[in-house]
Amino acid sequence: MVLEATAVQAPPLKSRYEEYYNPQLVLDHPEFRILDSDAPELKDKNANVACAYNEKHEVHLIHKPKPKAGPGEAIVHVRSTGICGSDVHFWKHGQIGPTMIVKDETGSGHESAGEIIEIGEDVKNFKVGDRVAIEAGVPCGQADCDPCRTGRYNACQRVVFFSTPPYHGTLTRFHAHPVAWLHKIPDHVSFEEGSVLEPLAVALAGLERAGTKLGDPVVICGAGPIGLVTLLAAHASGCTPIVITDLVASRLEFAKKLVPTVKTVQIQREWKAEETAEKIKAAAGTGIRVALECTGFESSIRTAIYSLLFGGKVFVIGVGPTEQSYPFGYCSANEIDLQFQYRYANQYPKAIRLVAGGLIDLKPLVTHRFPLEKAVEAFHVASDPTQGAIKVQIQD
Ligand SMILES: NC(=O)c1ccc[n+]([C@@H]2O[C@H](COP(=O)([O-])OP(=O)(O)OC[C@H]3O[C@@H](n4cnc5c(N)ncnc54)[C@H](O)[C@@H]3O)[C@@H](O)[C@H]2O)c1
Ligand SMILES: OC[C@H](O)C(O)[C@@H](O)CO
Ligand SMILES: [Zn+2]
Ligand SMILES: [Zn+2]
Repeated sequence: MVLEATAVQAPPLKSRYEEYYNPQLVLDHPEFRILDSDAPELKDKNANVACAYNEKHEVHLIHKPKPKAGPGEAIVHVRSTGICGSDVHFWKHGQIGPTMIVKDETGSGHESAGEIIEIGEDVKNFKVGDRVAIEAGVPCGQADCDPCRTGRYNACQRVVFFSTPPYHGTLTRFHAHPVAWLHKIPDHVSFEEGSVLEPLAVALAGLERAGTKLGDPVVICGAGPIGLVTLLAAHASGCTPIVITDLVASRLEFAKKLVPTVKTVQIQREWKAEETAEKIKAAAGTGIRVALECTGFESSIRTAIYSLLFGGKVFVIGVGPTEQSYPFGYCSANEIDLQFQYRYANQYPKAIRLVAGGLIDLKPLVTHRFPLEKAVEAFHVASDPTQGAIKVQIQD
């Protein structure tokens, strides 16, 4: 089985996606409906049921037109989708940053895997029945786009990132996707694992760019889904010792079950950053070379800075408030590097090899499963901290 992504051709133009994925066009489509819990479409396995949120902070099931495969595309029957913190954020707060604003009905979901049920013209390397993970960001691939030309396609300004407004998501029964951005998964990797490849891609992009090496002492700040996949990846890549922090004891217990050798520090809000850093260093038994920051909060980034050895690095995967302040004098006197991650590029083939090869086990991260018809319930569980969910999945 070939696990590398196929050669990337310029994908169809953005307008191609607006036909099915622009919320306003979907809303105006004669087949669009918001579905009640007893809607007949919920019993019809051929109906394109999806889950969407709107600017009134409602989340509900909708019926969308079923897409047809265009040239270079496949229709994927989406079998497993994980709910990401950003899905919950778009639902509850309607916006991420200045440009990603929920209007009308916006379909959710970008952590998906499924089975190809139809292929379009000019598709050579994929066939009906192939099991695939969906890379949700489709960059433009055009010659005038520097990020696309230089392989840093996560910076493409024309990207169609499914589930980020104005595009509908992959939490839908049938999804049309360019095959250049589908990745075959072997039979022994489940659809569920295929969908968790997406947050794993975030962590792998972080580790690659952070330049962690075998035997590096690291701290992971935050034991949410992103911190936990980062933990799995850091452990698999030979970082040691590894410390993980969180405010919540149950998240640290979860981390300990995943990687029993990890050291944990439960942070108290009243601790100063320098004080917390001392506890991290004590748990590690050494200063830290790389802090993998997975919360985005200033207090955590400040703590990460103070935990480092001379020449160490804070690598910020977390997304936080727009303006933050850091101890310049300390960073300057200690040659601290500060680096950031925006989504990922070129990580899916590697993620699939790591999971297929048994180096990273994503299965324990899935704590809750719901059928597509119960997607709204799934969103409520994912957004309620008392439920103890790590990865909530919607399966079909
Ligand atoms: N860079 C990217 O491309 C990218 C992609 C996906 C997610 N993210 C970001 O990664 C971050 C983590 O995502 P997630 O889904 O795991 O979120 P999450 O909210 O589920 O997890 C964050 C965890 O951090 C803990 N936390 C909060 N403040 C803390 C502190 N001061 N010290 C230690 N722990 C603290 C919380 O208790 C929680 O368990 C988010 O900011 C998210 O937006 C970034
Ligand atoms: O996993 C990818 C992230 O969730 C996205 O970048 C999202 O936060 C905004 O589009
Ligand atoms: Zn996400
Ligand atoms: Zn581009």
